[in-house]
Amino acid sequence: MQKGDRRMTRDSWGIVKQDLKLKVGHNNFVTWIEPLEFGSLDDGILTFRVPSMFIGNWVSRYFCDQIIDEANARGAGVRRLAFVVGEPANRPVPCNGEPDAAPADKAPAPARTAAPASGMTITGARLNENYTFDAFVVGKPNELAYSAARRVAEGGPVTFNPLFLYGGVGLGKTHLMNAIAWELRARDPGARVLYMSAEQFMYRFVQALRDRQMIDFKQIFRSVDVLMVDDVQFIAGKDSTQEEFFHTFNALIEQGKQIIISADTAPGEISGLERRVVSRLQSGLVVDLHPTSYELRLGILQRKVEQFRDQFAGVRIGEGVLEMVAHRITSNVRELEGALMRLFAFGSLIDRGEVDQEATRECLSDLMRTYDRRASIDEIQRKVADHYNIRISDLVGPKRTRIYSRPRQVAMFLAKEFTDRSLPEIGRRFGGRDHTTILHGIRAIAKLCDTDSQTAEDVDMLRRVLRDI
Ligand SMILES: Nc1ncnc2c1ncn2[C@@H]1O[C@H](COP(=O)(O)OP(=O)(O)OP(=O)(O)O)[C@@H](O)[C@H]1O
Repeated sequence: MQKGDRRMTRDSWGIVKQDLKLKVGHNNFVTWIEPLEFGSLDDGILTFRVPSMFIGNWVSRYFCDQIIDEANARGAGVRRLAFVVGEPANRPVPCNGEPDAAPADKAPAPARTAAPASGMTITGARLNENYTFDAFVVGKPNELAYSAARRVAEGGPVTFNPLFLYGGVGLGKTHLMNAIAWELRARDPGARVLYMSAEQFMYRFVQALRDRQMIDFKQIFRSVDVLMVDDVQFIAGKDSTQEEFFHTFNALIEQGKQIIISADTAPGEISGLERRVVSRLQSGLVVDLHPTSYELRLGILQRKVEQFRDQFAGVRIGEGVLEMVAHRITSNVRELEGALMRLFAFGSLIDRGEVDQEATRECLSDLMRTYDRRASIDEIQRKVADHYNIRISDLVGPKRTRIYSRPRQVAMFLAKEFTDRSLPEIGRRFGGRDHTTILHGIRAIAKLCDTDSQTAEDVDMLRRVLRDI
């Protein structure tokens, strides 16, 4: 078969098979690839006859990508694989190119398969190969979540069950979940690790109900070693899915199997979640990813620059640019990555290849403009007082109890961030306080943002409110 020749025959499959032998190793080849009998290649669907559904399921989970890649390297134009047992007329089992997505069940014993006799299989979400522990930059705001994730990824006796990770958008929950799954699979290739979003859980559940396969569904979920469900807030308000999730959850906990859950808020704050589910979710270790600090953002940018360098050879990021981006783009890591990618793309289009601060301002003007939006000190004081439910007169007044002094410091901190006012000017607007008091307040909040999740969340929320003014 020549490159560009979008056909495949029994013979050309023979050539691809030899390529695969080198890729998958002798044992895997003999057990899984050798039994595949070429059927047809139609409209990008490569169909094989397999001796049993078990082999079809197995190959579709663990070798699908490799087969597609090798076939396409020889120009076959394959989009997906299908398997039929015995005669080609049988119903094909589709493969969606998700071998990595499956429960990491590598042991061929029937008792360990996630496909019951009916042939029902459940594949999880595809893991992202970039989301590893090595690629995760650790700083104060995420160190607790990172340590807990690492501990769970070591496997062994289950200590925190479930591990519940929560945090705002784009702060690394999915990254950490994927990193745990990779690590568990590397340590124990026989472990059945099922990672999926809550949305996929619901989808599978509804499908099983519709196809009258609930027994299989239950059996599959109860036979995994580690269940990871991302964005669990999705099932809030979906009563029967919650019910099923609750039973799955209990069954696994009873068997001492590890469960890892993520959500955008703490269990108790997810509205529409049944009380008993909330209490189950709270029964293990609940850790949050705090909004990023300047240091963490800078660390992440430095790490990502190294990654982008290979992709954009010749582009240089000028002095002070990363610091500027880390200062100005504070929302989340996803946005930070997007900004950096834009700078590299920009650099690759200009002759000298160096992206300096001026070019950065130009290139990221829209992202920075949102941040540049100025709020007045009055507006800041009003929003902060509202947020903490205190009077403005108390916010700027002399009372020193914590319920007033903390909001006051938060307001000072935001006044420094959102306005061009000098410290003495801010001091005057806060009941005539000295500039050293203002500086002390600003520093106290900067520090608390790194160590106290409540303050970090308050500041983050107020920032969003003030940007929207
Ligand atoms: N500490 C970190 N170090 C390196 N990269 C990070 C870090 N935190 C987040 N990222 C990156 O930021 C991006 C967004 O992270 P991720 O998808 O894990 O966020 P999330 O919390 O799951 O968000 P969502 O709530 O939107 O699902 C990913 O590309 C991830 O690799």
